[in-house]
Amino acid sequence: MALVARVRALLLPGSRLRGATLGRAANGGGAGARRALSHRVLVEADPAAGVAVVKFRNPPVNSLSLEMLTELGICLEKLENDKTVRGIVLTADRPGIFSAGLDLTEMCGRNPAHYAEFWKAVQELWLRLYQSNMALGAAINGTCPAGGCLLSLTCDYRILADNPKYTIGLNETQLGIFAPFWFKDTMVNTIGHRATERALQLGLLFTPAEALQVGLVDQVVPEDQVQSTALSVMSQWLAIPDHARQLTKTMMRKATVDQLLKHREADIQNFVSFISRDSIQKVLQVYLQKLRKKNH
Ligand SMILES: CC/C=C\C/C=C\C/C=C\C=C\CC(=O)SCCNC(=O)CCNC(=O)[C@H](O)C(C)(C)COP(=O)(O)OP(=O)(O)OC[C@H]1O[C@@H](n2cnc3c(N)ncnc32)[C@H](O)[C@@H]1OP(=O)(O)O
Repeated sequence: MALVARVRALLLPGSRLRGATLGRAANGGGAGARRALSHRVLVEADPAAGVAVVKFRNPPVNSLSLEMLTELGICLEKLENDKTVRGIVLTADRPGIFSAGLDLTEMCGRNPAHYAEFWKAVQELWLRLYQSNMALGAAINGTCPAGGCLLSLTCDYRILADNPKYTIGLNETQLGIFAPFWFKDTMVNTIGHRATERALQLGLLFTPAEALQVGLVDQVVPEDQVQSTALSVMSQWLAIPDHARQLTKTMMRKATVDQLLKHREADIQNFVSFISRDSIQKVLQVYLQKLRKKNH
């Protein structure tokens, strides 16, 4: 079975994500709040507020594996088709790690067809998020490197927990790889050209105070207030008539989106040929081994 079909089938019975009615939330959420589960993503929807909180739960580090990318994409697609939802907050189900970024095991020791499939899924999730008609907020309740940072940058605003361990940035060069043009463009659109150039060349991971200063996040708040702040900021975004906000968002992002749409196939081929190089495979394997050694 194709991965997308398999993941669709995994979505739990009774979930609104399968088209059925969601159960009432067992705890938390306002009156009428609904909860839906898939394996790697938990959705808590509050129709009265028009908001869904999408929680990553892909242990141990919420890495963006092919299955996680696919599942997240399907959840977002369902929410976009749900007329009761106008805004989405992305967060980690458990505080500590928002997302460790792209799953390195998807980029190591596989074949070119796998790399192409994986990169296509990364592109698709970015396109879905960056072009979303929803208001999107990131409640960043954990460390947020590379692909995790990219996810948050696709949102309309970012709230980061005030914990010096929770660094955020596109650190690809520190691994010996580099951020492709559309990662770079997404960051430029948030913090500007010069700050992006410095951040990308040095592979910087910013502390909360630094991230706030450079404009990578909009607010830094105590750890236990990240989600509530993200929800309260969401109400400001949802106070604007949807059509006006959406047209403005499209206008701001269209040129960036069009660049990837125009070069999508070439971008996949570039990724496959870069990641397949022996030297790059070696670098990634050493990086992964270092991460693993820590624990053994
Ligand atoms: C067209 C374009 C052409 C060319 C462009 C070229 C290249 C661009 C391509 C790729 C872009 C990639 C972007 C990315 O996202 S790369 C991923 C970058 N991520 C990181 O650097 C983070 C790495 N992880 C960490 O720093 C830490 O794990 C942590 C701070 C997130 C959490 O620390 P902990 O101490 O809590 O946990 P660990 O013990 O370190 O990890 C537990 C477990 O998880 C494994 N793991 C960690 N991160 C990843 C990951 N990203 N992918 C896969 N697996 C990961 C780690 O190895 C441990 O495994 P074991 O349990 O020991 O087996």
